Amino acid sequence: MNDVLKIRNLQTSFKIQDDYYAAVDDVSLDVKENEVVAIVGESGCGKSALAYSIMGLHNKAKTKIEGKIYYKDEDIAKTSISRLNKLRGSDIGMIFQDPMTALNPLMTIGNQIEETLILHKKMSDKARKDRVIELLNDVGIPRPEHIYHQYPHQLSGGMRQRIVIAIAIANKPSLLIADEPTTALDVTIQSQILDLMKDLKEEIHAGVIMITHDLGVVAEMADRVAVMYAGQIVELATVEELFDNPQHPYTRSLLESVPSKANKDERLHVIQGVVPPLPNLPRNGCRFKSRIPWIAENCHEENPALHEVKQGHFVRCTCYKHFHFMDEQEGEKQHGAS
Ligand SMILES: Nc1ncnc2c1ncn2[C@@H]1O[C@H](COP(=O)(O)OP(=O)(O)OP(=O)(O)O)[C@@H](O)[C@H]1O
Repeated sequence: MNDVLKIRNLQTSFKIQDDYYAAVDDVSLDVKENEVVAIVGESGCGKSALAYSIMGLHNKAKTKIEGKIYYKDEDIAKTSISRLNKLRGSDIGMIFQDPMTALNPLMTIGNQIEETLILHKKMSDKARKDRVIELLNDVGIPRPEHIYHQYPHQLSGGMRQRIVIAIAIANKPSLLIADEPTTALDVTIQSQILDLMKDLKEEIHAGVIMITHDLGVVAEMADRVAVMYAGQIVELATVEELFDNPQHPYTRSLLESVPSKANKDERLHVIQGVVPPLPNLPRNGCRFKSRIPWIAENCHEENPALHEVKQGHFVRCTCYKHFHFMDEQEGEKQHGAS
């Protein structure tokens, strides 16, 4: 499978007062066609900043982007707005969290989908309308001829998200970026939307970046997972490997803080604290260090790098080798790594 996206040493910094602070720092990541790569992490880790950087949606006057973002073989990190406008909506599709803000409240559903087709493809009016009806069918909208003439506020949240997906896939993109696509929906609708996205991905063979803080969504959708903390990828592995053999203390904390049938009688290991605000992020040493103060200083690397601990499984900082939860005896519950 070919890479549709190759990110190399990406750093995205925002101007706050007179200084720039990196919200995405030294991120390198590949996405192949027909592959779903999930990006997970708590609020403020830099997931959306990463997605917006790929799509070139940041306010250029207040954002500095360094590093490379190759869409196929073209570096789009610093390309022109007109080129990005051409790519977005045709080669690169986007699905945002809140369908109400992603849709234009003043335009009918039919016109909104047609607009994407008009911008990127030459078609007769009849062929365009036929394609819109086909897309509405593809995303499971009942009575598409009727919905074609309706406005977003006349539809439920789940139906609106289907419309957003129809717009994102209208031109059969090679790369789909979905930022919390089901967070605003209730649980039954969530799983319908995830099923729909899986089916559509199979159909158009797109590479997908799925941003989520929901590990259930990751388990259901992802082929590989990148765990982000404080702007950096701290662990990267296939979804099976990440769930079966998590290594980084942050990944282990994320997994241990999710209640499951297996651990229902156990106390959950919740690591205290939050991701610090951008200007206060630690820039030297292990960024997670302050949240695991019981791990000795000399267990952390001075300049933490990503280490390949197993083929395709990368972990940042050597502290993973020494980590245990605060209420565990050291060595009692060590995970695989030595
Ligand atoms: N335009 C901006 N200007 C200044 N700081 C920003 C800007 N956008 C994001 N940030 C900051 O960058 C950091 C990363 O934010 P980001 O929205 O990427 O996190 P996230 O992981 O997507 O969180 P969430 O899950 O809440 O969306 C946060 O500290 C946030 O406050």
